[in-house]
Amino acid sequence: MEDPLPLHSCHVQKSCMIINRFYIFVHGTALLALLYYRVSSILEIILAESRELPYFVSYLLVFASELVLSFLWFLSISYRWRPVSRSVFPERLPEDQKLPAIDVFICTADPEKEPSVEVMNTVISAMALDYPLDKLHVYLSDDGGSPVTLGALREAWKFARFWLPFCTKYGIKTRCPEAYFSKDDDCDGSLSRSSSIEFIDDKKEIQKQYAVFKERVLRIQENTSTASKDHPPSIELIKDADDDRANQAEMPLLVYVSREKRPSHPHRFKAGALNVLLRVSSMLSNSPYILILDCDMYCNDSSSARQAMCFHLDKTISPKLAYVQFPQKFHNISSEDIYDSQLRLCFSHMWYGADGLKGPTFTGTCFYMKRMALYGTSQLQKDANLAQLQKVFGPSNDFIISIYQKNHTNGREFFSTALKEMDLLASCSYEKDTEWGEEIGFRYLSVVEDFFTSFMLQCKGWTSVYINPPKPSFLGSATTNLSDYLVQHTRWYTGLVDIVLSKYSPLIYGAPRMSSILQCMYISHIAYYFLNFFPLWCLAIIPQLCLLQGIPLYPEISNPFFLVFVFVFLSSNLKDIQEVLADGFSIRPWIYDQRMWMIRSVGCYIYSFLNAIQVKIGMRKASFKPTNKVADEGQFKRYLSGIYDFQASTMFIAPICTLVILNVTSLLLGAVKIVVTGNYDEMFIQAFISFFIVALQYPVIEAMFFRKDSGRISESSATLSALLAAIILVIGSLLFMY
Ligand SMILES: O=c1ccn([C@@H]2O[C@H](COP(=O)(O)OP(=O)(O)O[C@H]3O[C@H](CO)[C@@H](O)[C@H](O)[C@H]3O)[C@@H](O)[C@H]2O)c(=O)[nH]1
Ligand SMILES: [Mn+2]
Repeated sequence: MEDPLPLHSCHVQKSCMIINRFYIFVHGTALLALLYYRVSSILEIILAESRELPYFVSYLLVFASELVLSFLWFLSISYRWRPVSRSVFPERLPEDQKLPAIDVFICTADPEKEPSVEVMNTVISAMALDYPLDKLHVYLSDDGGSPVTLGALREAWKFARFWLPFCTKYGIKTRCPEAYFSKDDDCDGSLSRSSSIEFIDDKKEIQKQYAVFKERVLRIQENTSTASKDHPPSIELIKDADDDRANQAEMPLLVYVSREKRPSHPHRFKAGALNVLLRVSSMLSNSPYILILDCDMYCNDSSSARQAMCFHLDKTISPKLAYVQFPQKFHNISSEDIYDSQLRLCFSHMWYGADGLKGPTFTGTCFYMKRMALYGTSQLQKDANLAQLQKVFGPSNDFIISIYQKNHTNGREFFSTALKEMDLLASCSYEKDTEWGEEIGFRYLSVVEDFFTSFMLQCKGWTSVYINPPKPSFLGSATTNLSDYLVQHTRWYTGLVDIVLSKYSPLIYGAPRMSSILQCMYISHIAYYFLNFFPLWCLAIIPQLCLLQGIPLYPEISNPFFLVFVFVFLSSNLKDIQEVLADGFSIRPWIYDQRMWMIRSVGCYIYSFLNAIQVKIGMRKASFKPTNKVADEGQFKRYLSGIYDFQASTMFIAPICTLVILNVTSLLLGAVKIVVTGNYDEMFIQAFISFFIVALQYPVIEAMFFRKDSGRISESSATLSALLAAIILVIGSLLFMY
């Protein structure tokens, strides 16, 4: 028999790969020369009789900074080595009856930070995925146990009863109602033109229904109490009041799940919620594949499920394939994107690179997961007896049976009989003394459950793929103000440092278990990225203090090694610039990224490190405060017009302000000193570092001294930072005098 046509194809990004490898070779050689220069100079200093301690320590700190940066650069080789991109051919999939069922898991936690209208848009867009309706099941996890969310979900169901047929009738592509109506484009929908009069009438009608739906949800939100941390489990099948079975077959299953929460029990944040959904859904639909979505990530292209199946149904790769990751894209990104809210490097470079290895990590949302991958395989040995299985999976026999049952059940009919079991599965004591969160399900060790769980899966030999179709499959809301952005990044990196400080530190735990060393380097590059805080703090203080003292730390212009330093600086920045240009941007995103990298490194990364240490010694508990999804109007306006908004807590603003003030001072005084002494040959690089920092962070200077609007840096933060900078300068100078 002829081989069936392939469902997908994979192309190596050839030109990109050649440029990358050439760069790796050249930049790597230059780095070796630089390190050689440092090591030999250090030996010279040690051998010299008249070495001074402060000078020697400064030299060592600068060298250590260069080592850390080189180490991180070395790890980044992994995702530059073999970038690939993929295409799919969903038209070659088997007919609908042969497609496997899909469960969609959507998590929400707090209706105040996550407005219900937005969450329901995500739910409706998932119900409207282009997939056989009897094979699509949507579960909404409400961690707040809020009547607002439940009430809104009932309204969403009522609206979806009209919305789904409308989408199918006219072949609508954008099936998130809010996105569809705000586009105001009548061309969406393959059938919208041919029957235009009828279409216009129907569209008007459905738009009216949508307005009614929105108003009702807003009213519920106004009148009811919100999130609680102490409530019993509550699981509800959403259906029509008159329970008209015939009609309901035209709708996907929709289930509301609010797991039990008690202040005395750890609830493990999103990972805990997802594990409850895994168990509850196993009683109703037990689909072999699961789409996981954050509450703000609506389905923008209804064909993503079929696209994902092109990989999961490919017999050559599917036995080892754990998930298909789509990029996280956002509907609220401005053309400038000054905070790099879209995580450009991640989704337009790193994930392609990881896909060319053993696959990217999943990012918590927008991925189609194989259920069995989360149940582990070693736990399911054929000879395991019930007692052993209960130790792993918990006391529910029905759940254990579901693991071995491949076909999914008809959830609607089973609902009332399964309700008691589901309450047990959603109770907060269910996981006690089991392997949930350790060996099976989403792992609990870290608040970046996505990164850690996928790392664990990869250590067990699972692979993944990344697909980035031209039309964004999912769209969410990105953080568009500095405050939310910094809080979010601090949470992510705290989670990553937790992993680095545990026995699962990727270089130690991953290296012997992962099948490719490059894959382990890719994981490590993400996990150890927080180390940037060290070189960025050192290089923003030490060369500057030495500049003021007239102590050179870098080769003089006439020294051949001067060129090595210049080359390393230029080549790493030119590579970044080449990447932004290749992505079709101007050079500005490069400047924004550098700026944010510095701000994050001296703020978020060091706090993450300190937080994680506090967690480790028991001084603090892990926390996951959901990101705010309601934008402040003024802040969002400033973001749209490319103006930084520094209304963030002093804790986050002070580090960068302190360093900027320090660099302005050292640049001015240093320049005077160079002019007076004429010693520019030896001091050039140090003066340049100060200049570079000041130029790059000019918006910070502007916001401290020249701006009057509410996005400026508050006087108190600026004063505190000036004081800190003065302290560093005075103490630094005193140390050198000793
Ligand atoms: O106790 C919790 C906390 C959060 N969530 C949900 O988790 C999702 C992600 O939370 P969000 O506040 O949006 O965090 P982000 O930092 O934006 O999320 C990114 O980072 C997380 C890991 O830190 C991943 O889980 C997410 O998928 C990824 O989008 C949201 O739907 C929340 O409702 C819960 O269900 N329970
Ligand atoms: Mn989010």
